[in-house]
Amino acid sequence: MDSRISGFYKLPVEERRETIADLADLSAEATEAIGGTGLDDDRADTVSENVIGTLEYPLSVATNFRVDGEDRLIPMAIEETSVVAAASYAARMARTQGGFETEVDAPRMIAQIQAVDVADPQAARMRILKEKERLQELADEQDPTLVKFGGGCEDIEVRVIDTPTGQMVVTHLIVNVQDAMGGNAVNTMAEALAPEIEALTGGDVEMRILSNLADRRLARATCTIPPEELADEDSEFTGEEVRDRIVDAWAFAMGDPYRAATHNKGIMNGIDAVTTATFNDWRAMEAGAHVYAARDGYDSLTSYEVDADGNLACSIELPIQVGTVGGATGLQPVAQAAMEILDVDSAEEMAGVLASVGLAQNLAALRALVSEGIQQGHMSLHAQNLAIQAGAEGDQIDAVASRMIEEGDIGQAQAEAILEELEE
Ligand SMILES: CC(C)(COP(=O)([O-])OP(=O)([O-])OC[C@H]1O[C@@H](n2cnc3c(N)ncnc32)[C@H](O)[C@@H]1OP(=O)([O-])[O-])[C@@H](O)C(=O)NCCC(=O)NCCSC(=O)C[C@@](C)(O)CC(=O)[O-]
Ligand SMILES: NC(=O)C1=CN([C@@H]2O[C@H](COP(=O)(O)OP(=O)(O)OC[C@H]3O[C@@H](n4cnc5c(N)ncnc54)[C@H](OP(=O)(O)O)[C@@H]3O)[C@@H](O)[C@H]2O)C=CC1
Repeated sequence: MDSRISGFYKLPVEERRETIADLADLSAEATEAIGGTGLDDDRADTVSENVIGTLEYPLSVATNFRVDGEDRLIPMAIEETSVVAAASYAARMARTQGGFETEVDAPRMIAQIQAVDVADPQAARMRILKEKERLQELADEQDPTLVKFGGGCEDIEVRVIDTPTGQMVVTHLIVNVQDAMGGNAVNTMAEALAPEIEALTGGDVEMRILSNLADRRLARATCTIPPEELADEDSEFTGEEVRDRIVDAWAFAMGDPYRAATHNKGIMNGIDAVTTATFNDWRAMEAGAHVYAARDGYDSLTSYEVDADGNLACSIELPIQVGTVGGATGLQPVAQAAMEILDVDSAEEMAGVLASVGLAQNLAALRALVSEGIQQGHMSLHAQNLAIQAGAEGDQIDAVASRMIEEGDIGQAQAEAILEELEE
């Protein structure tokens, strides 16, 4: 399968759908689901509460991705223009040097059991650690399926922490959750172990819940971009200048949390879009990514440097907590189709792809920001939306959008003014 589909975006929607169905060898159900309406009322009513309908997102596919030597089509669901285009652009740059290389930790989640009012916290800690093996066995008994697939509770750690209401003994279950995101699986284990922890500490167990700081489940991706890929003949800057300016952009995010928040938001544009398309829990991903970025003072999740050959060496590291089984992933037919497009064999493989998408997204945004600026690409693609919001219909949409792009003045007021003129 070749994910390099030049000009994919110029095809009509129907033709794009057929191309992807063909390339990804989609099942008849998946193809039908993508062209259909997604969740029906009955299914939606089991996914959430007080349901009154469903909300549609566009389902897009980013092209040009090669990850660990394999071409990939990336399903993305997002309401923001230019994100999918940008990911495809960066993936095109990266594939000139073989694409993205990834390295992913085993899928280990942490569940926390909080004990308060413990008389001697350090002694209680030692008592829990002495019983570690028995506690691990008890945890594993809660999820024989997970154990059967090679997962289960692999370790127990105990921390004594200082808090505004006094010291607490916090037990961490380190659980290999295999292909699951793991939220439900580890929470069940934590709840089952609570009475044991209460007995061992002599305190009160209050909270039993997973931690979204999934720092035992990190994914890393790297890529290398030759300077000539970073600027075309119309660019005001040479490739070397763009490369160096990208390194300065990264340094800005390392030195300033105001910038780092936006820099990392750009990374999550891509990761959240894939997480949403596959009906995974994007709030967990967001929480984990930002707290990981804050571990030594909030800064960038990516890094950039110039390598010995003068190329831009790009990398990312962040926790990825997604599943290919469990949670809500199997409930939404379009999300299942998205999983078929993604075509990953495990949650680990999916984590590597997500890290690559995050890196691509950041690289594309930084390239645009340090050269022509973000508005040219982003606002040109947003122009049609503005035209529609101004009331344009049919042919008027393109007419209003192209006038705004031509005149370099893209905004709601301008769209309304052009439409008024056209209607006179
Ligand atoms: C938008 C582009 C890609 C245009 O860039 P361009 O120079 O017009 O692109 P091109 O015509 O040279 O095409 C290059 C490739 O880009 C893709 N491409 C090109 N156009 C399309 C399209 N319409 N639809 C789908 N794919 C498109 C496509 O893969 C194409 O290859 P081809 O198919 O031609 O062989 C560029 O300007 C860009 O990368 N801009 C960055 C946009 C961005 O990052 N948006 C995110 C939203 S802004 C934000 O929320 C985050 C931010 C920016 O604040 C984060 C931060 O501050 O760090
Ligand atoms: N803070 C947070 O992020 C929280 C998140 N959540 C939610 O948790 C949900 C995810 O929980 P999760 O535990 O993944 O979901 P599930 O419990 O739905 O799925 C996990 C289960 O699937 C079964 N399973 C079958 N095949 C495999 C396999 N190959 N690898 C692993 N497990 C397999 C296992 O056992 P079995 O068949 O016995 O079930 C496992 O326990 C998400 O919906 C998330 O929103 C919940 C609470 C808090």
